[in-house]
Amino acid sequence: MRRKLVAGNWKMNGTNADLKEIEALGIAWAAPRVDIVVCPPATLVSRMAFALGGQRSRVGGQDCHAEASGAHTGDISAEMLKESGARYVILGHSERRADHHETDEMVRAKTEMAHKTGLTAIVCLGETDAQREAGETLDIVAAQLAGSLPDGATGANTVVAYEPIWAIGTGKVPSLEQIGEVHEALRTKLRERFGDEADAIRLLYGGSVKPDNAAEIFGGADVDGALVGGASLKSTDFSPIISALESSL
Ligand SMILES: O=C(CO)COP(=O)(O)O
Repeated sequence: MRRKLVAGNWKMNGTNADLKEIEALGIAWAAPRVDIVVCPPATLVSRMAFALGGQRSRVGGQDCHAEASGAHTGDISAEMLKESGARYVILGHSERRADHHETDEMVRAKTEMAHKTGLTAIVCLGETDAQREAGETLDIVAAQLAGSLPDGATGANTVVAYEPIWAIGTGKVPSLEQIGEVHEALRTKLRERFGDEADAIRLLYGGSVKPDNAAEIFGGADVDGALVGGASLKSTDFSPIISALESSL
């Protein structure tokens, strides 16, 4: 049985003062039946892990380099994240694919490094508006999945997040049928490649998940949770999303 997971992606938001949002999650943060992860900017990973004490598995980074160390100014290694207390890392987010020209091949190399380091990779993929309009969604996400995941992906080291680009930060959300169709296609591809282990890999939905639509999304077929952007920044928004996931069990 896959454990449900809700992950918050703070993107380039958050300073020390915002750690109070994590403390304010209080009871929701203690949700015993679902996994909760927050991925703050790299500058806050260590402080957030410290603030959470023994609950370190609940912090993640937003990117890591494919190499262990070296002359890569401005980059951060998987080991650095891990040492700072992170146990997860988001890889291949569409904003990095767009802003930093990350290809599937680069995402796969980063994911391999995350695995080698012992981090669970949250690998993101999703189509653009134009690709959906052109009826290419399933082909696009299948190609991204094949290209971005290295061999050896397991339920313990990999989470896949389906994030349609047109739904990110727009308030637009695909229908449950549209999410279900993509998740089903992804699950089939995972089974073809990883056999029984595929059933342990969690599939998250991401893109404009809010307190008022979370319960409906979590009721969708093969939705193991969500990757939440804007609504993960405030405890008053994130907390009801966590509760909605718990209530879906
Ligand atoms: O990109 C996202 C999470 O990684 C989704 O962002 P929003 O929830 O702000 O749409």
